[in-house]
Amino acid sequence: MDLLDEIMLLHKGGKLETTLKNPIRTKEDLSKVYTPGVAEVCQAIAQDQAQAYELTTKKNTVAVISDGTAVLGLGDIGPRAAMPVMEGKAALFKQFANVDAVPICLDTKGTEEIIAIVKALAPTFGGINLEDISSPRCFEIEKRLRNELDIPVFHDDQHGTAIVVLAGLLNALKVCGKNIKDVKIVVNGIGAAGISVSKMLLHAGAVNLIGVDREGALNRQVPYSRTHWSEYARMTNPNLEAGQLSDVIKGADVFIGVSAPDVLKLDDVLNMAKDPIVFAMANPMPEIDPAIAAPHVRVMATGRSDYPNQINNVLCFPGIFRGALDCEATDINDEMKLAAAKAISSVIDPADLHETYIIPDAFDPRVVERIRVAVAEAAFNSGAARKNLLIGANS
Ligand SMILES: NC(=O)C1=CN([C@@H]2O[C@H](COP(=O)(O)OP(=O)(O)OC[C@H]3O[C@@H](n4cnc5c(N)ncnc54)[C@H](O)[C@@H]3O)[C@@H](O)[C@H]2O)C=CC1
Ligand SMILES: CC(=O)C(=O)O
Ligand SMILES: [Mg+2]
Repeated sequence: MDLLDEIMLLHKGGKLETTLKNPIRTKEDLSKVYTPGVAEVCQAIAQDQAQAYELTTKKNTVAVISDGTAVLGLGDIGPRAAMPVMEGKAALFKQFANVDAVPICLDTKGTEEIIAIVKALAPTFGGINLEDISSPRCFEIEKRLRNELDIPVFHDDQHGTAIVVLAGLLNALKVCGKNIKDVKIVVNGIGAAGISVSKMLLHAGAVNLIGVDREGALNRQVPYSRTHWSEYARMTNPNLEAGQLSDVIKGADVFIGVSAPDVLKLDDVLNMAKDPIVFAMANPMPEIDPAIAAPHVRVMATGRSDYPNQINNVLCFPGIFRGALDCEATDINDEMKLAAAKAISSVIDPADLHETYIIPDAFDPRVVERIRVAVAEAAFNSGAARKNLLIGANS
């Protein structure tokens, strides 16, 4: 069987199923889990809504919601075609963090309709993981849902990606003996991931950061019809560099690609500063083939599992939701995101840091546990936790 056949077979009938915690074998069992017994449980929740966390799957369940408009780097392939990715995210939630996740693909691209649907679904869930919703609609959708719901709403492509990039970059810079304040960083693809990654790096001390999209480097002297680009240009490119990727990449210490396949050329890499760092993160095909770039860079990373240094939000979303669910968080705020980034980079002992080991493996069990504890603590300290995980008491 070749690899493609194997992959198709793994997806036959989907990747998930529902299992029962307790078997239903007798009439007596039936009368307890279903009517009439269940009515008592419903009444308890009706009288005290917080009991939903104790008596339903809400406590441990996240919705993975997409409209299929920015699926990996495949673009707007629609809700049915997006489903294998959302099932995959749900499988990873369960595998790595024992979070039960329900994949939901919506047949609408309407911002207001998506907001209304997610709000209506929210009572079932302890958190909402938005996935592969294209920019700029994803910004408004997430902002409104965060404001209007009392459970965490997290757009994975924005924040999960940014958290893992920051974790990986801090370690890669250590390997190269460089400081985030001094380096020139080029981010290619100023969409959901690119904007969030840039904001997080600026927050962590980056200064000379330049964003590039299809039309070239974003520059505050250019009027953009897309307001998110105008806002972005105001925060970045302090030296007002202009031109295409091949122009602004000159002398850059760091390239971060969250855009499209094969847009970074070997000549671009050769024009970067000494000891360059390249994170080519477009999925499934990166901005440059690692086989081409790796011999010429100090640190090479991709979003894929089949190369060293996998910079992928899979390192973040299971742990961040594990922590958020365990403390019954109302939000995933900036403090929790920064705590998650630091927790990921801390998994690697500085003595073990190496060009091909700047980020822990997704299978490293320390990743989820460190994120969980750090995030729950940050949630408690910033007022976003209903429970203090460390002492198990209500806040
Ligand atoms: N490794 C990881 O963990 C993650 C990787 N990604 C990858 O990043 C890419 C973008 O994802 P999103 O930000 O969610 O999508 P998005 O649709 O919100 O943004 C993509 C941006 O890239 C720009 N772009 C497309 N082709 C370009 C080119 N040739 N040159 C410069 N810019 C170009 C688009 O104009 C858009 O602004 C995808 O390939 C996705 O797989 C996204 C999230 C996580
Ligand atoms: C990894 C991921 O979420 C993406 O490529 O969209
Ligand atoms: Mg995604």
